[in-house]
Amino acid sequence: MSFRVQPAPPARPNRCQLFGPGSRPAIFEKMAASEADVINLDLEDAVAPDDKAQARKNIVEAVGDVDWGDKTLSVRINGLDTSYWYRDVTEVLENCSDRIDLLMIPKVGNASDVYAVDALVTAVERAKGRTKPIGLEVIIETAAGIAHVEEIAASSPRLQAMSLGAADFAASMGMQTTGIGGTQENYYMARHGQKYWSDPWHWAQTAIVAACRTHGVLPVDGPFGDFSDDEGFRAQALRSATLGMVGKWAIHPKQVALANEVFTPTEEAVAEAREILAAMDEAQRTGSGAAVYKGRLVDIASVRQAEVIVKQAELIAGR
Ligand SMILES: CC(=O)SCCNC(=O)CCNC(=O)[C@H](O)C(C)(C)COP(=O)(O)OP(=O)(O)OC[C@H]1O[C@@H](n2cnc3c(N)ncnc32)[C@H](O)[C@@H]1OP(=O)(O)O
Ligand SMILES: O=CC(=O)O
Ligand SMILES: [Mg+2]
Repeated sequence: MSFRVQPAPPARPNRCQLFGPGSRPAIFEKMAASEADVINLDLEDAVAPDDKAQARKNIVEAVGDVDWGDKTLSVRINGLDTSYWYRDVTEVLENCSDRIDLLMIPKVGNASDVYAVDALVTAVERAKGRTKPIGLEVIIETAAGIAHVEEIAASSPRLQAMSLGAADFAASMGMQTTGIGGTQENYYMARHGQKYWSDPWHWAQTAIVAACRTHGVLPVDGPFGDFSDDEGFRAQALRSATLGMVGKWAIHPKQVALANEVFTPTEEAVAEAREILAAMDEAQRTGSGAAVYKGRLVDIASVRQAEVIVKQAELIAGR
């Protein structure tokens, strides 16, 4: 094991990130009233080019005027390959209240992309005397982004979270699909006349989780486009949670409860984790490094596993 201690990610719940276009202010209050931990007001792909300027104004107003409660409030800017992004940063940060928490950078390709936004954010903060530091979150949704995922995770002390953006990721990788996340009809193994579907997002998710966990960043699963498919959403979210992701986007309000359910450890899981901790306390008291719990081995690594679940539950309970 490295002598470096794995840094803890930001201690805040991030089970669901609810998105809404900045050009649709009529839904802002509904977003604020939702059960999502994080709200993402969008200036990027959900906003048509002619609406970008008005969307910035809507967002500046709403950041200050809407009661966002204890939610983390994030604004998704446009990508660095556009002419919009610098004005997204300057107009929003020069004019909005301190209630904003994060800027989300889409289509990040390398650490320098984050550096560029960090530099601009830092300049605006100094010029305007903003005392609350703005955090950053990024979307890995290009071939370059996944190729450079670790340097991106290490890129800035402002970086809090990293999401997989399945739609743009599929496009950038040249994947033959128009589905946003979830099972892909043609991604299967065949054996004895049966099809066994596999998960084309798995490798990118694990790369993101490893990079995030190495550098103290929250790994998040992105959008699931078919919002009429609850079962598909739940299956995707369960896989993400099992791999170590902390939450998932909602692109429709009906997905919020599904994400919250999956990324909140169940009472049974928390009770079992506490029992394992108690069993190991007892084992260590009697000088043993291992014990038997419900017929299976538990040891000091089991303590670390159980602590993941207990800490998640405590974080959510303390929200
Ligand atoms: C690939 C990516 O980049 S994903 C991220 C960017 N995409 C987005 O931000 C899209 C976010 N989602 C949306 O814009 C919308 O949910 C849409 C367009 C998908 C569907 O919108 P609608 O046709 O209005 O959906 P629907 O009629 O089912 O809405 C039901 C209710 O939820 C409200 N609602 C819809 N979307 C949202 C939302 N994102 N947040 C909060 N409330 C919402 C509607 O206003 C409606 O409220 P009402 O019952 O009081 O009338
Ligand atoms: O921005 C998100 C995506 O899936 O693309
Ligand atoms: Mg995208």
